[in-house]
Amino acid sequence: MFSFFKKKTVTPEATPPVAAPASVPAAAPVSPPASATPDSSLLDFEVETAARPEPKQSWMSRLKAGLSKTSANLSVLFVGARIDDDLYDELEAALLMSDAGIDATQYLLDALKRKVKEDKLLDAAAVKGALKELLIDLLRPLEKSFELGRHQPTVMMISGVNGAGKTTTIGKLAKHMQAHGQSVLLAAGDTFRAAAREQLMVWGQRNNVTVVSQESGDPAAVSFDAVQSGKAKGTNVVMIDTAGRLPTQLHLMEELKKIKRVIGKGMEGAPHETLLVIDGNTGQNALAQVKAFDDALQLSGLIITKLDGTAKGGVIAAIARVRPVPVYFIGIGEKIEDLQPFNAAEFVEALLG
Ligand SMILES: Nc1nc2c(ncn2[C@@H]2O[C@H](COP(=O)(O)OP(=O)(O)OP(=O)(O)O)[C@@H](O)[C@H]2O)c(=O)[nH]1
Repeated sequence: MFSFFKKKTVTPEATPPVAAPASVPAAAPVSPPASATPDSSLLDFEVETAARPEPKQSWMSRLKAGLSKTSANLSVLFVGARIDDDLYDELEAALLMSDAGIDATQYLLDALKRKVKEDKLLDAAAVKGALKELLIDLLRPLEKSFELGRHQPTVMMISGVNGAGKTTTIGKLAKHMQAHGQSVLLAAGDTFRAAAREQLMVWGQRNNVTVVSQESGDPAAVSFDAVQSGKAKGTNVVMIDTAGRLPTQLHLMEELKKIKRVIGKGMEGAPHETLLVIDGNTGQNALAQVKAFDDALQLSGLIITKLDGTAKGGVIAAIARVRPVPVYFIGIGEKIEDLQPFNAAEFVEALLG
């Protein structure tokens, strides 16, 4: 069976009536204005593929193709190679070039040398196999199934720097969730960019997803109202989009903390998922983002996008060593089926297979 999400039986939430903070103005679900540009392409992926399970092989070949830039330097190393210092030097360089970082690179090299000695490995194919095992062991703790149905609604807050792929990813997830029978409500928490809001509304109308929006003002208020609306309507999932920001913009990081606190006032225990979307293309910078957003928000998971366009996919090893926040999904393209759950064995197979 195609497993994108794990489903749990709904446990009724203890939901004492919570009054909106005085500073939070009300926002209503907004229908797109008649003049909203219908040709918006931001979230214009192939919707109908959401409900169609992709054969496993097809995903593996797409994953391989997607990761080819990262795997290029790694997989060639072992072809007809002798097991000597040159091989280890080349491996070190390849791992560093993939943005695995010094810590993970050193860890993998030390562990590999030990294994080669202990297991008396003599040929390059066996050493490559040993590296695969070590890498899977390193990345496996990042695997985590995304659970739906534990809360009513499941509230997700999504953050990240500008252009990381937040809105696109939210659109893809919404379609996947609908395909799994979940009703979805979106909060357009990006109150800075009118265009972003409008595009989300147009997309929501086209795809039968309610979008809670507000023309100006407080993103915390929009988020609060979305949670209230989700509770009132019995929606399964509420996804809260936030405006892109850099971790160095301290006032905007404070704003994110406030949004999270206000979501918690709207529903006890929410947000149930505090997610960071990172652009895999940014390598070590993405690691810095994970640290900063995790410090501010205590992340529950990551979504790594754009692994298809990068030679820096090794950053996931750096994350595993330095700040092991679970990776729920990885993105290897712009189509809806290009966002899939992260699986360590599949990922390593695509890199070194
Ligand atoms: N190649 C590739 N492109 C992607 C992927 N995910 C998202 N994109 C593209 O990245 C671009 C930025 O995505 P957005 O969803 O607008 O990013 P955002 O984080 O919402 O941006 P802001 O609203 O500016 O904060 C879009 O052109 C997406 O199509 C992916 O996995 N692979």
